Amino acid sequence: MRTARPLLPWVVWGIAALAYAVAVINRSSLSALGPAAQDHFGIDATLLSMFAMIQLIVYAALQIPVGVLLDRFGATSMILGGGLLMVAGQAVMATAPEVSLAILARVLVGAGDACTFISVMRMLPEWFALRQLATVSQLTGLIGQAGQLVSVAPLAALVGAIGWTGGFLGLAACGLLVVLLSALVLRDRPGDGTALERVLGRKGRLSREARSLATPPPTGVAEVSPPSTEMIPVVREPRVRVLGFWSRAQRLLALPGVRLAYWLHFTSPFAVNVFLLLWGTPFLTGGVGLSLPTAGGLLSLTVLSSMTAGLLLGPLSSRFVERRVWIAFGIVVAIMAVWIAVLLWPGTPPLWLLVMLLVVTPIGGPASMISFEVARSHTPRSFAGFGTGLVNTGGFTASLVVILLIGLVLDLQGAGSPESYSMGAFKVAFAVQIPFWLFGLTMILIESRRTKGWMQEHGRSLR
Ligand SMILES: NCCCC[C@H](N)C(=O)NCC(=O)O
Repeated sequence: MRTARPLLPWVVWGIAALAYAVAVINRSSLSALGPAAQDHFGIDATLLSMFAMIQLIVYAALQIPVGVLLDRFGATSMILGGGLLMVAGQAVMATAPEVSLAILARVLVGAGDACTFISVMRMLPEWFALRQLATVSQLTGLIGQAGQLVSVAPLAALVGAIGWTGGFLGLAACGLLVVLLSALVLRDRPGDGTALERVLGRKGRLSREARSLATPPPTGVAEVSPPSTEMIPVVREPRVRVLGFWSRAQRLLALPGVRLAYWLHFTSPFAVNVFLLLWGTPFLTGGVGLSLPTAGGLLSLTVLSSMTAGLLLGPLSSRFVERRVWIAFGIVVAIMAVWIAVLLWPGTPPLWLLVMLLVVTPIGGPASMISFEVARSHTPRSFAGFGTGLVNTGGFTASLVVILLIGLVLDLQGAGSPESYSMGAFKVAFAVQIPFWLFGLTMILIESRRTKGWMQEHGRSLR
């Protein structure tokens, strides 16, 4: 037998990560185009922020259904379906003559985006060895982050140069290109065909001989063919009962390790999401009093910090598997501590403290990737998509609720518009994060104790 190519897992991962980066570009495509969108559709800021909210709600609401479909149809189909939904969404956005169609466009983009990340995460353990998974997951997150950078300046420049319709059609075309690449390259697992091969009904040699990096290389010893089974009576395999949605959910939630992963994801990324998705710039400009360019410069620190942390956390969490929950726990405590220092500082916090805030808060993003490692260790394989989707709802629902609460608390103080923003009002509003951290950290403590007990009871150890 020919030696299978060890490069294929990396090629598959590269295209899957590219598909995720495109999803992030689509997700954040309006982040630098707010004024252009307002101009194009003639809408106010409230309606503009509805675009982001609707997309986030669709994303979070679809995580569990997408997870269920993922277990049924596999990662490649979901990545392709998600990619096509986003292409359709951006094409509608490019040509929509009115705002209701633009909202439909954001729903399509949110739905496509929802299909991508968890499918990529589901594919990784099929191609990589356990010890590589934490690092490859963090690298995937990092590539997604690079997508966020593309969606800011280059997309704004493209739309500036060729106009709204051309810019968004260009984005749709890039998406379509990545869908085609995915159809040619992605395979759910070694031995499976690409989407194209499945349509043609013929599997190429590369697919047939593909091997995961978890499989030891062939020893060179002549392989002996298995004994003939002709004379062995065929014993019918016991029928595997197809579980309904609620039974699957109950089975999953009965596992304390899955609940632990959920609370880790709930607690770690919301502060950075809230800051980057909506309230960071208003806080830095309307609260601290910085100019827009200075606020932008400070915000770019968040990308740098998150990327560095991602590079460090991957190897660290796979080296210290037993301690990975505590690494994430410590990061959340550090984020909460810096925020409390900012909130308690009399008046406007000094620059050094703001820099600390913008360096420490984004580490919650890579820390949240640890929750997917924890989920992987505790979720039965046939539930892996469901489990990943469930865990991924944690951070996004917390982010949504905190974004809304901050707006509400600002409004209640009569400081809900740029003219009335003040540092005092922002401090009170951002304090709504504290109960979320405290609740999440408490749940992590409870579920990690239960997980430990469960593992002892079942004689399991972490892999
Ligand atoms: N390097 C930061 C990665 C953050 C990952 C984030 N918490 C997450 O869960 N992302 C899901 C997604 O769809 O982007």
